[in-house]
Amino acid sequence: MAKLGVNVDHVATVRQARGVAEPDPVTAAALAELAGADSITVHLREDRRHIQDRDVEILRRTVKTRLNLEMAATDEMVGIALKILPDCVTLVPEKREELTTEGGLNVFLNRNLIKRQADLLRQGGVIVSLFVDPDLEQIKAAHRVGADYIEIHTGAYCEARTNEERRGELAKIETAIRAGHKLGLGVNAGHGLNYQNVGDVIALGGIEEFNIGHSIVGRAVLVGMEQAVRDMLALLRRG
Ligand SMILES: CC(=O)[C@@H](O)[C@H](O)COP(=O)(O)O
Ligand SMILES: NCC(=O)COP(=O)(O)O
Repeated sequence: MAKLGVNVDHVATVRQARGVAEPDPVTAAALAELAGADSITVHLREDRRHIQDRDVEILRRTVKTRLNLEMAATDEMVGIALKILPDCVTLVPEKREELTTEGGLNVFLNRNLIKRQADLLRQGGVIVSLFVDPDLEQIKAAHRVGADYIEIHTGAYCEARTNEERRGELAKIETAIRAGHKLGLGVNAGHGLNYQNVGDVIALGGIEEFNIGHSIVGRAVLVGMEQAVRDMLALLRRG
């Protein structure tokens, strides 16, 4: 059965909207774990628009499952990760003006930089995952720079407007899963997944862990964090 990593970024988004102390993503992470989450993900953005350094520091001490830190491949972020030592770092592309992560890392083009950062993280005992589009050139490059995992960006599938487009994106994800396994990489997936669209990706098989945030936090606002996580876990288990 695929595992569920719960991304609590958007609990912090609500907090930052008022610049106050609540709701606390640390509490949300604890509730997600109580409901059965297999890991907790946070994205420490360079602009600190939601998750703050303080959140990551406390989560490192409180998360009982695994902490996955999403971050840009910069010297500042690698320095923070080597101080905090999350279980896993997922390197992601970042643009200041984007609403959310648009597209995967260009590992092929930035292979020297990414290899240097990945080597430093791995020497520090941190598992390294690269957030990539379902694109064979990028997956091969991820293998060449020594990544342990890829996380397949499912955004294009989630945003597909027609059934034909959706089927095409799903086929790309399936090919990417098989290519990752062939190269000996662990394969995770995430971005834009919700209670309606996750089933078809689960059905492909071969995904070790799904990282899901916005839709779970959105549902949690209405039904509570534990219920929202349990609802998503039920879909994964039905798989
Ligand atoms: C990398 C990714 O797909 C997301 O998990 C990421 O966290 C998106 O950033 P926002 O949480 O800021 O939308
Ligand atoms: N890496 C994907 C992630 O952590 C969650 O993305 P989303 O569900 O918030 O779109």
